[in-house]
Parts: sequence; C-alpha cells; structure tokens
Amino acid sequence: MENGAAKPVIVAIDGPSGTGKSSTSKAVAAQLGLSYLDTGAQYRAITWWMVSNGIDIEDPTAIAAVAAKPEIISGTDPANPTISVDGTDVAGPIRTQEVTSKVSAVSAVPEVRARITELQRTLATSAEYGIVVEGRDIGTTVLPDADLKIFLTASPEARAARRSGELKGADVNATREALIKRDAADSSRKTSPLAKAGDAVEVDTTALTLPQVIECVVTLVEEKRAAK
Ligand SMILES: Nc1ncnc2c1ncn2[C@@H]1O[C@H](COP(=O)(O)OP(=O)(O)OP(=O)(O)O)[C@@H](O)[C@H]1O
Ligand SMILES: Nc1ccn([C@H]2C[C@H](O)[C@@H](COP(=O)(O)O)O2)c(=O)n1
Repeated sequence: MENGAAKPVIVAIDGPSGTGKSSTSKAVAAQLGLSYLDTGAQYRAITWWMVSNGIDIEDPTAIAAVAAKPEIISGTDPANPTISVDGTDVAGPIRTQEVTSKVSAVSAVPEVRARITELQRTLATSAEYGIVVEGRDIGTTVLPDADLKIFLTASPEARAARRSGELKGADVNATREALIKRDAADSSRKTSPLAKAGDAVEVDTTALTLPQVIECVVTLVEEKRAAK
C-alpha cells in the first residue's frame, strides 16, 4: 500500500468481547499500511504483572499504589504485534483464564487507566502513517478526536460460538455466561466504561463473515482518508 503524503489517520474500534475487534483491526491496519494497537493486551499485561507480584486483585488501593511500576511495551506492527512487561514477552501468559477472569477488576482502577491511557495516546500520536486502536473506551476517552470511530457488536450467541471454536470445544453456554459477565463489569465501571461514542459507526457483525467486516471498515477508512 502506497501511503504517499497522506496525513496520518486515526481509527478507534471499540466493542464488547468477541465482536471481532482484534481480527478486524489487525487486518484493516495491515491492508492500509497503518500501525495497530491492542489495548486489551495492555490491560491484560498489567493484570499479569499484578498477579505475578502477589498484589491483591480485590484491593483497588493496593493496585493503585503499584500501577506505575511495570514497564509495558507494545509493538504496533499488525503483522507481528508484541507485548512485553519489564522486558519479558507476555503474549502467551496474558491469555490465560486466570488473567481473563481478573482483568476487569484491575482495569477498573482509575490509576491503572490513567497510566495505560497515557501509553496509548503516546503510541497513537507517534504513528507515522496512522493507527488502528482497538479496545473499550478508545472513541469515548482515549482518542475522542479520532478520524473514524467504529463500534462493533454481535449477539452473545455468535460471540460465544466464535470463542468456543477458538478455545477448541469449550462449553458454549459457559463461554457465553463468562462473556456477558465480563461485558457487564466493563460497562458498569465508573472510569471510562465500555461504551459507544456518540459519533461512532455501529457495525453488527452477527451475520457477517470476518472478510465482510474487514471490507466494510476498510471502505469507511478510505472514505475518511479521501476527505482529509
Ligand atoms: N465476523 C466474524 N465471523 C466469524 N468469526 C469471527 C468474526 N469476527 C471475528 N471472528 C472470530 O471470533 C474470535 C474472536 O475475535 P476477536 O479476538 O477479533 O474479537 P475481540 O472483539 O477482539 O475479542 P476480545 O475483546 O475478547 O479480545 C476469533 O476467533 C475470530 O477469528
Ligand atoms: N480499552 C480497553 C481495553 C480493554 N479493557 C479491559 C476490559 C477487558 O475485559 C480486558 C481485556 O480486553 P480484551 O483482550 O478481551 O480485548 O481489558 C479496557 O478496560 N479498556
């Protein structure tokens, strides 16, 4: 993809778990020559650090006191996104069930959000050609001036079926309940909850294939770029 003298384009993609944010964002960024940032991986990384260092996840004060300690580095190449904590590659460990079950509690702590939001803004503003940033509060809080905001949705059944396929035969009902529980926690926290920005384009992916969603978002980005 030739970027020429195009101005950097900032794309925010938010939505609940399993709606296709990561798959879509990575593919769109790769296709359009943009950087890519998985902000969920950053919250998972700080959660992994808290767990590894014996911090009580039920104690927001204890979490807040050490929120500035871990050095979290995200690699933003969509062909090879990376995440490290204090120099250790944590791409695998952050996907464990233990981290998944604790990440909502850690990410609800305001000091954690302030720390991670600052990292996200720094990466977004330094992306030479632009960036696709995916998460829960990107359009509302992290990058309210993004050129394009997308809010992906899908039915809980579709999302659970996708995740169960990924987890090789995990029980669909249990997966569905876990997704709903995490979305409820992420949507109800006080500080920058999961929410659709007023100016976001909502895309319901329930009946769409992944290539269809990617094509839809690529078209929306190209329209924005042409208008810049
Ligand atoms: N439109 C789609 N149709 C079918 N499967 C899809 C679609 N979009 C994504 N998937 C699949 O669903 C699974 C979850 O997708 P993905 O990880 O991109 O979601 P997510 O919104 O980033 O989830 P999370 O927020 O939990 O990280 C993946 O296995 C992905 O390949
Ligand atoms: N912008 C964000 C991104 C993620 N989180 C929290 C809430 C999620 O449950 C968790 C893991 O995200 P995932 O890897 O499933 O996309 O991280 C958030 O609060 N804000």
